[in-house]
Amino acid sequence: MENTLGLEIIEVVEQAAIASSKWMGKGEKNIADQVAVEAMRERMNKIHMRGRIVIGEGERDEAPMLYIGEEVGICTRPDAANFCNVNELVEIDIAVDPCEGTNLVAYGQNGSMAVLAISEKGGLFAAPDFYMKKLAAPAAARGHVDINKSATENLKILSECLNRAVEELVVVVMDRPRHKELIQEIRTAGARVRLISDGDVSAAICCAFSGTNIHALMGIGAAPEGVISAAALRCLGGHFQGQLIYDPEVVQTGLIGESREGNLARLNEMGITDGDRVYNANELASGETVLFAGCGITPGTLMDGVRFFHGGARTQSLVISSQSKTARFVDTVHLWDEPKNIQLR
Ligand SMILES: O=C(COP(=O)(O)O)[C@@H](O)[C@H](O)[C@H](O)[C@H](O)COP(=O)(O)O
Ligand SMILES: [Mn+2]
Ligand SMILES: [Mn+2]
Repeated sequence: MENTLGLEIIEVVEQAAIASSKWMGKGEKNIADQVAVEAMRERMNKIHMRGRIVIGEGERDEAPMLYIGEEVGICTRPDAANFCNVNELVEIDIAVDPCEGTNLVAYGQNGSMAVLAISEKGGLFAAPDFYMKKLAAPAAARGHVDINKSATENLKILSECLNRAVEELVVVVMDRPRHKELIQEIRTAGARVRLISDGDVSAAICCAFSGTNIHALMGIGAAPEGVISAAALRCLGGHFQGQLIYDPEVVQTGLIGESREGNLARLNEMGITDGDRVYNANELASGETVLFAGCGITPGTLMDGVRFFHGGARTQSLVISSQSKTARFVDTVHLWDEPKNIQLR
């Protein structure tokens, strides 16, 4: 599956990030999102691949582009066999979040990225537009920490696995009323909390890299982002577990329907009969080959944001592949008009 695809998807996330970053700090989250979607779609449709969006723009808002089920890539055309080779004709599933952290972009804050994950057909969990309780941690703690355990227990396990005191651990939690008790518990256990307003994909991936000073992600975020995070962590060998949250009272937002029962019924219709199941990274991104790509829109811990200069821009991306077993940090200079000056770094 990989070969040239790994290289081309860098451009997909780069184009989305560049488009979105033009709206950085303008207070227009919907436009920052929409231009990223359009740019991502346009670049994807130039690739010799036969893709299907399995995680895309929300089901609820019926966004016109990159919707779930949309076919992308040149090889989805009816006459594709005339110009696509056997490898390119293999069906692949794609999960996208063209602007992960729309608020971060709109308000000029750190941590937004254009992201996607690819696998062969059926290789990514088609997460419903629900919430997900998440636990991400470094590879050394994989299989030792457990989402069913309390935060206090997991911090103790993390401290043993990472050979550092609980006080030396930093846990990222989304700053939401639903996490009030979780935050208190982490602090009482002795660890430090980094609260983020948005962008839990970046936080999850940071757990897999030492030097980020992020040792765990705990709490509830969106389910589609959970699958994209799992794809990256699976390739990196980190720990990721996710459990769908369908009870509106738990998330304390009205965004997932009226009732717990109604949501369970909706899950059932989608073929998810056990709403409480805990999925690990290998189950959320179960394909033989998994690719992840992300490009910074605003600056973040993993990557810099898009920087414009006269006649061009510079981007930083991360492409992770289970096939080549690589995590590539790609620094790209985009040359449009005749730039007056290209900085080395
Ligand atoms: O920050 C996020 C928002 O993503 P996007 O809509 O693409 O800009 C994600 O990282 C979070 O995972 C998630 O969407 C968030 O937790 C949703 O929860 P809430 O804001 O409390 O409804
Ligand atoms: Mn998102
Ligand atoms: Mn988004």
